[in-house]
Amino acid sequence: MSKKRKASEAETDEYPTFISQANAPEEDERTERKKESKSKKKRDTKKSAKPWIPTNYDPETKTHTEIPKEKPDFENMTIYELKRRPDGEKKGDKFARQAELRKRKKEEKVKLEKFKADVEGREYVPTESKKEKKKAAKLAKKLAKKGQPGLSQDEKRVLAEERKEKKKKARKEAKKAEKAKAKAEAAAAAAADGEGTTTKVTITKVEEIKEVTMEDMVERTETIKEVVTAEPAVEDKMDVDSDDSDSSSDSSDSESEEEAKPAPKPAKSNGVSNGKAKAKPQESDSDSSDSSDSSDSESEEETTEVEAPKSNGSTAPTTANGTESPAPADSTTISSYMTTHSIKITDPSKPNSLSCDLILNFSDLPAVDKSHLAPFSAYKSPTPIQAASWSYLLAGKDLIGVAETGSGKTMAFAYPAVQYLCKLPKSDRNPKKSGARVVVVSPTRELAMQIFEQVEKLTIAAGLKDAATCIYGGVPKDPQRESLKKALVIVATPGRLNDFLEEGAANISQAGYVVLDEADRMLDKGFEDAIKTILGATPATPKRQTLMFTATWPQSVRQLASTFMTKPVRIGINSPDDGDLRANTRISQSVEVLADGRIKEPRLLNIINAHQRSSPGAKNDRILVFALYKKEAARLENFLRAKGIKVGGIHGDLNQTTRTNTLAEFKAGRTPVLVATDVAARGLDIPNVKLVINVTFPLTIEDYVHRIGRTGRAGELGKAVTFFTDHDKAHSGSLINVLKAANQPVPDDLMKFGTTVKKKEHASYGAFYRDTSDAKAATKIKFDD
Ligand SMILES: Nc1ncnc2c1ncn2[C@@H]1O[C@H](COP(=O)(O)OP(=O)(O)OP(=O)(O)O)[C@@H](O)[C@H]1O
Repeated sequence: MSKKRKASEAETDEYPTFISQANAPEEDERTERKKESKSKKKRDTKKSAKPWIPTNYDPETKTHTEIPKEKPDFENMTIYELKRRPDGEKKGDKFARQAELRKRKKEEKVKLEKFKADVEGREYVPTESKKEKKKAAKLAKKLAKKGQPGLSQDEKRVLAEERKEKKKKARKEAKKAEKAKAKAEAAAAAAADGEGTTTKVTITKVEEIKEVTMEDMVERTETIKEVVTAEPAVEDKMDVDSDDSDSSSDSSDSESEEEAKPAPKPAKSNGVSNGKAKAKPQESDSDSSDSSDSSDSESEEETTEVEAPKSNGSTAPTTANGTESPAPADSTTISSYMTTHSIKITDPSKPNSLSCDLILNFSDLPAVDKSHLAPFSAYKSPTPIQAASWSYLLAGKDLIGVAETGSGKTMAFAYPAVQYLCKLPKSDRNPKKSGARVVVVSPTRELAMQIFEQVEKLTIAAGLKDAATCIYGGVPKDPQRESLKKALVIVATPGRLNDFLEEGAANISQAGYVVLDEADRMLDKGFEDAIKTILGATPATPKRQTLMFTATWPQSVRQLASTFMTKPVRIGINSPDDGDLRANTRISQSVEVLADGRIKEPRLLNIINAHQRSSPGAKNDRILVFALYKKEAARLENFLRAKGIKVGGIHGDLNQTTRTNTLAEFKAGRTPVLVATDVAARGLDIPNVKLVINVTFPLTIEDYVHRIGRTGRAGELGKAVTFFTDHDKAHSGSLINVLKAANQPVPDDLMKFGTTVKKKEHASYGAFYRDTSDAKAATKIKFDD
């Protein structure tokens, strides 16, 4: 019986249940027991097992050494980077990241409060945190209950310390105020001794700010200076990788702009420039001869040009430790400023006015509240493009701003954007009701993130917390969708923004301030449709203020640009009207004509090694290497790494997290060499890029100017080396022109390719497309390995 039973039990394990139904209860029990013992075993082995630790195995010594875990470097991350939760983040890292974020936010808040106090001329008193308030209230309660004599030793000590601290602070503040007063008096006396006789314009001037960063807030003194307003003397085809159209996917108007635009009030101009210095040009030009710009709708209208004689003057930002003198004050200085910086302003809506408005000092910059100027505390004075464009933008005008790479265009459009928001009635600042009010579009994800960071500094200073969001492809949509619900400012790449518009998650129907950064790229055929859709979702011009900023403004996009704008003011800084290109003159450019493309790699290594050995500190200089194709970039990166160079790479084949992290490593200087495609050509502002190497020439000469513009930024000097081969001969003419215009040497070998300027356009990709059909078969250079 027992044997029989056993057999039937064994069957039950292997045969379907209906066979063993008679033994069901026992079988249940048995299976249950088995299961239990199995899971117990599992638990036990789990408990005893050591966690797996990644190791390196050395075959010689036959030992394993633990690979040290790489901790994210939170200290070197920006607030924006800290806010983003990386995929698969460990709990410990999350806490550390959040702690760092809290710390940074607190620091920013303190800085802002200090700055506000400084501007308002009052003593800075730190606002108590909730915890501190609670503690103080508790102490006060205790005091009230017991009375002073009943205080414990600890409480007495705390009180004494607080008193001491307060006294110390008061003494410091008094000293500071005294110093500032003395400075102001000295400056006023100097001004009275100096200039002239007539008193017409009052200019408030920010005292020199030495090496000030966001950490050290401004020591600011106002000096009233009286000046004479004398009449001035002059007064992806294949794997070509360029940008991120990301995911799937008006009209010319003669109406008077003043009537239609809900323009924020311009600064008062009572002869006294409450923030603006006026210069009268000697000559005015009712310009119908501006044929070069015939595409602009206003070309036939009477326009006013304020132009200064051409010069090679630097239009670089003047940094706190920069070499340029403080901002000019009187009208003579203004006109010489315009001359020095080759500023040309064309305002078609003011045919009878010969004056132009420049904002030469931050203290002159109209602001809803002076504390909104906090982000400028790091700078000494506005850059020429900022000085020239702010008054027009604050007055609600459409504007095309063309200024060299690295000259501060972002702040030129971002500051008026935030002021525009601040001037809206509160009821209109409700994203749930009226959607976003400001839209900034950029061609690449990294550039969008960078612009967002600048915009966020301004919105935080203006007390508009979480008002801005950054929308770009390659990352999950959900968090972005969520952020759109409370966004007043959207900084975006076109593809992802269009996706959100399609699904109704983004509302820009009342966005009255729209910026196309890198406008020529945005208007080129590759992006044209996406931009039309985006602009079509905003209010029609002239209800919409439309801005276009770039360093290169080819004729090919001007006609299209004019259809999106109403009588735009055109500001060119050292930029010729005929569309000729000007590269940043602080970059020394050299072109190496290579007979054989196969020597590009060894030559590249040579140049990098030579640079890194050129001085003790040069090892850590950032070097940016440009390739045209994604695979080429990956190949160069692997080649350099194999040769012992610390190198990273960014191109369209990499996922966004890798791209973002690699760029952060490069920015922080931990990876001094970066190989990139044209996704990094435009707009990226990376400090201390000392050398740019173009291994393969870009698709367009404009891209060349943008690529080399990653160095020599914000007043710094830079160097660019470009390899030029037979494949690039179509660009020889335009390259020669760019070199000549920047007073750079033109190698004889380059001249041999000819000086004719050829411009090819592709039906789908426009000027930013490379037609390789006439190129030799890829027998020498093979990118697809
Ligand atoms: N007034 C100023 N004084 C000094 N530096 C400034 C000033 N305004 C902006 N900058 C700095 O200049 C650098 C370049 O600015 P930004 O990136 O806006 O240049 P850009 O003209 O947009 O360049 P690109 O054409 O390459 O996009 C940034 O590091 C920015 O912080």
